[in-house]
Amino acid sequence: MADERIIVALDVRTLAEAKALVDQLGDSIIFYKVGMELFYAVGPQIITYLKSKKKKIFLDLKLHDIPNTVAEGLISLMKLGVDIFNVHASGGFTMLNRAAQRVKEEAAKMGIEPPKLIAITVLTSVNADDWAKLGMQMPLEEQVVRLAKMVKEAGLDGVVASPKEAAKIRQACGKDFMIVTPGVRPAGASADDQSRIATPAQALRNGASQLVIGRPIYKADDPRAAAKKILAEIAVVD
Ligand SMILES: O=C(O)c1cc(=O)[nH]c(=O)n1[C@@H]1O[C@H](COP(=O)(O)O)[C@@H](O)[C@H]1O
Repeated sequence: MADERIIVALDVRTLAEAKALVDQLGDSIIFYKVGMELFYAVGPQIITYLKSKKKKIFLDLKLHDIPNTVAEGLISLMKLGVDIFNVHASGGFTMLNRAAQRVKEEAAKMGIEPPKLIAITVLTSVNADDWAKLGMQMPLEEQVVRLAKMVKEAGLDGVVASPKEAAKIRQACGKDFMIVTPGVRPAGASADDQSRIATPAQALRNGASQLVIGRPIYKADDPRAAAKKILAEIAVVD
């Protein structure tokens, strides 16, 4: 059984490259994230393709708009048949709450399980300097936890945060709350544009439920070997 705690980011721009990566990774990976780069280029056909391969899908389009636009946008995306999708928590409680309610309502009408709706707290690329320039008074970690609690209260299933904040979120939001962490780097790997990072094993030990990993796998000389190494690293973590 493939380990569903690893979600591979399909951050490529063509269907051909996406298919090649999925083929290369084979049965070792079941969960894929489709983000802006790929979805804006190829559209829903990537979702149809992944479903034909029996893969699970996190559609990462990070919706951020007024409540009605986000809620109705999510309904359009839900009809594609995805497992997880996301919005920005900074859109506010009213937007989050309306989104969560509409998704559940529409899923009940469609007779399906609602996809998991999660919200980005503070992007994993944001560093101390970015944070100061945004004029934020509260320490970044405290703000992430505060947003996570608001997301839970609004009725969503979980958050996207960095592995650095996962332990405090887990403590504040309980064991069933999803904590999806990008910003994951195997020891010695380049951080690229990520700021708040941890290794795969550390992220899980901190309380992450799922890890999103892109470049350390798809940019590796041998993506399958890179994925297997990460899977072996986390196999010993409950
Ligand atoms: O929502 C996301 O998935 C996301 C949120 C966040 O705070 N940071 C973040 O890196 N991501 C996504 O996670 C992936 C990380 O990719 P790598 O840095 O290549 O492992 C990218 O596709 C990002 O768009």
